[in-house]
Amino acid sequence: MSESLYVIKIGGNVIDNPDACSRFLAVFAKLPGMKILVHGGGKVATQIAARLQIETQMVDGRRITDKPMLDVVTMVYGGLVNKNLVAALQSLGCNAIGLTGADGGIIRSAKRPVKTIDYGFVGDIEEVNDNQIASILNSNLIPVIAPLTYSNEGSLLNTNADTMASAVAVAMAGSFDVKLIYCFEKKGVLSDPDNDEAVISSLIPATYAEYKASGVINKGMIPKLDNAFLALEKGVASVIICHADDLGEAVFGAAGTVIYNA
Ligand SMILES: Nc1ncnc2c1ncn2[C@@H]1O[C@H](COP(=O)(O)OP(=O)(O)O)[C@@H](O)[C@H]1O
Ligand SMILES: CC(=O)N[C@@H](CCC(=O)OP(=O)(O)O)C(=O)O
Repeated sequence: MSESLYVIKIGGNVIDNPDACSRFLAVFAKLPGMKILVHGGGKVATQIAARLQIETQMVDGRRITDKPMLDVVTMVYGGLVNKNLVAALQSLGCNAIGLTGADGGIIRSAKRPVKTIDYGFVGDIEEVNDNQIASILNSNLIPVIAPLTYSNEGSLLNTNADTMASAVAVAMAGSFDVKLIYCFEKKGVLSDPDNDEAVISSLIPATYAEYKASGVINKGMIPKLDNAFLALEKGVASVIICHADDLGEAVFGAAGTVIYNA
């Protein structure tokens, strides 16, 4: 049997809340075995951009990334957020190494072609260097990956963090038993958006389609679930969506929403 590997994604609302982020990192640091942290930070990028008088525009949950915004997300994701997470993990005895997709050539993408919308410097992932990531893991380092990729043309590109986590999980599934866990600020996928306790314990594609059609599942949850189902289809062993505070229980399937393919 292959070795187990956790790929854990932490979203921007948790990163923006220092107490919630510290609680999450304390549990992450204690998880036994091999693990990778993929982080977002969209909320922080929007706040810093506003301070620089750069307006944020989102379409279908994706940030329109012109050159000034690319500079902001490079500084925020690759610098501020990534390095603070690494420093916090070091203080918890966790030998983390902060990486963008460009570092070690781990995640290459192509600039999204302009169709009806020009997303600017946004990258669609083309290749994940699973051998390079495995060699980092085998050096007893814990990769902390920022949502930035690189292109053959030598540019950094902004890439959605949920998609990064799914792509990394899929690439690693060739040689590891990968458990993908999306941690955010709600207790899981909810059947009633106004009731934070209404957690759907397990979700299959048919039920997802119904909830989506009725509008119960909307906004950022749609790309997150699309990425979750895609990961399962492509060989990831399990996918869970849970509250960042519940990571410790979620690894045992005792919290959050478990995603199934059928
Ligand atoms: N049915 C649902 N259950 C839970 N969250 C939902 C649901 N439908 C929409 N959402 C929204 O999806 C958001 C999570 O997506 P997103 O903002 O992309 O997360 P992240 O912070 O992980 O990047 C939640 O904050 C919530 O507002
Ligand atoms: C292209 C694109 O939209 N990239 C995202 C990357 C950050 C992210 O995904 O952060 P969260 O997980 O906190 O939402 C963005 O800039 O918002």
